[in-house]
Amino acid sequence: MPPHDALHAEGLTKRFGRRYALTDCSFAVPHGRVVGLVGPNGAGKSTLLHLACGLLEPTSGTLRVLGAPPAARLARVGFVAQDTPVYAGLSVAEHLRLGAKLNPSWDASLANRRVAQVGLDPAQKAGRLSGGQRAQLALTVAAAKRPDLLILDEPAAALDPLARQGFLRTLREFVAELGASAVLSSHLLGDIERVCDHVIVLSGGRVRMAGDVRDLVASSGGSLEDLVLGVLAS
Ligand SMILES: Nc1ncnc2c1ncn2[C@@H]1O[C@H](COP(=O)(O)OP(=O)(O)OP(=O)(O)O)[C@@H](O)[C@H]1O
Repeated sequence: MPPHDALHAEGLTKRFGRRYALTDCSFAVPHGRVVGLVGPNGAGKSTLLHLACGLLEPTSGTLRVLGAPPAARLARVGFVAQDTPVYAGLSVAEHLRLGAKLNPSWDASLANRRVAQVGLDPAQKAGRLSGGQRAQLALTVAAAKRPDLLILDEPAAALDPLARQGFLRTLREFVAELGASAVLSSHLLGDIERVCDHVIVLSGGRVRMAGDVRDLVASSGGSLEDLVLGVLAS
């Protein structure tokens, strides 16, 4: 297990023109955790995730991923964007073949096992999959890289409640099996409470709360949902 924090931010600020998406954010997430990133629309969640996978550069401050700048960690990070991008014209099996070609650390047996587990037809074109099936395919491709950090932007948004539960359970199993960390953004506090052991609450581009879910819940005496809603309302 890498000795570094999965994520470490100090004074992290990102500005788009005159609009601040993130302001002076500082937090640390130890490796091996499933981290929930929550906050209202426009809070800065996607911006933070895009900074973590090197798609954006900070305006000021620093963000380190597995102990290094994000650009140096691309091969060790698996990213599933909000719209779960897949290649519509390629079949499920072709996605796996492409993944194997592009990633030296590709785990074919993990990919095949997972495709069978979630009931994807290898011959089906990705453009014909449902939203939930596309999300499962995108997660499979990201996980088969055997990343040290999985970054998922609202991964369960397109899934029905039963599929969501299954998806979150397999995500936990994945993280344990890979010996990895995961960060996922979600509006669904119940999902976060079920699957995450660490939470970061953003609002207006600032960190309002961050820490271990069990500690936070124990010290507040209520549910995580009550706690987060209280923080966001204050
Ligand atoms: N490329 C961009 N150019 C200009 N402003 C941007 C850009 N990306 C994000 N923003 C602004 O930064 C702020 C944070 O956006 P971000 O997408 O990170 O929020 P979010 O928490 O992911 O929101 P949601 O829950 O709605 O997906 C918003 O005010 C948004 O308008």
